[in-house]
Amino acid sequence: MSSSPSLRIVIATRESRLALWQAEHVRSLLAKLGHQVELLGMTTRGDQILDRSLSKVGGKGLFVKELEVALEEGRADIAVHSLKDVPMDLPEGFVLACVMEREDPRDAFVSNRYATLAAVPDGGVIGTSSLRRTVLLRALRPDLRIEPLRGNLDTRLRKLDEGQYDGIVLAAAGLIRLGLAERIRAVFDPVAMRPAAGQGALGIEVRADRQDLIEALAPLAHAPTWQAVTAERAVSRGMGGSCSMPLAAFAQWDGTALQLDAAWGATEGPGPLVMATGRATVTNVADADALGQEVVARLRAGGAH
Ligand SMILES: NCc1[nH]cc(CCC(=O)O)c1CC(=O)O
Repeated sequence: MSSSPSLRIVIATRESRLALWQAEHVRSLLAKLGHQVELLGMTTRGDQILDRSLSKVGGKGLFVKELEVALEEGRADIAVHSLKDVPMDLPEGFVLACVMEREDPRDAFVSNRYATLAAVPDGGVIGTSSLRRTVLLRALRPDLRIEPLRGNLDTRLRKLDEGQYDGIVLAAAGLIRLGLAERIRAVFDPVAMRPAAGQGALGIEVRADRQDLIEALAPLAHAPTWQAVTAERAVSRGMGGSCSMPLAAFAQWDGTALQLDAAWGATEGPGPLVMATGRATVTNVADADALGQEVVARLRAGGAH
């Protein structure tokens, strides 16, 4: 049981099935700690324009802005985010109170026709709208056609089932959380198909002046995940990462050592794909951040900009 007093906590959440699952997950953990928790569902700009490529309409911040306004105005107390969708620098007055234990961080191959990406024949059609996935898939299989695929998880699966694609690539974490793990035909090796920074992890955002909430959320934090995603996010920050830059960063533990594998691709057209790796003993978030910066230097030395 928590040593902090019992609080009444309102969680601001997007209303996609995945966002609601994540908010409900946090609600149930906080309820077990003795808090009284409610959800406040909201539609964000990002949700309203899900049919267009996010990289063309303003990027990650679109999913978090409305939630921050609700925190600012006191209509809600905390916001639960897929860390992957959270900008590197939060607006003045907001902090990440905690990062929770991560779900499977890998990308998944989903198909009604083939068991793996390798089994898709020459000229096959793969759906994804992520620039990172597009660039990495092209490197793995230059013969395939990569076609746009937008929408929330259910929409993307429906488009696959309508037969327009031989396979699609999604985050394993989202499928697992929604009870759709059986749709996964194969998970990618995360060093070949490097995930996005923060993929699979949840972060909880609060107003910086809410020390009461920061203390209440401390038991939900998972230090190994927090350090790993700090290294990954240092790569995004160092490269000035946005949705319009194909960028991957994936950190995994090997005992007390953290290995960080990153990839950068040119935004405009077929360009070079730069890969870089670093490894260091990490015991705190400052060590993790330093590892991320070292990998940024290696990406730049390899031609990333
Ligand atoms: N970009 C949308 C998004 N944000 C978080 C997830 C999945 C869950 C996660 O990574 O935590 C997804 C779907 C996907 O990339 O397939």
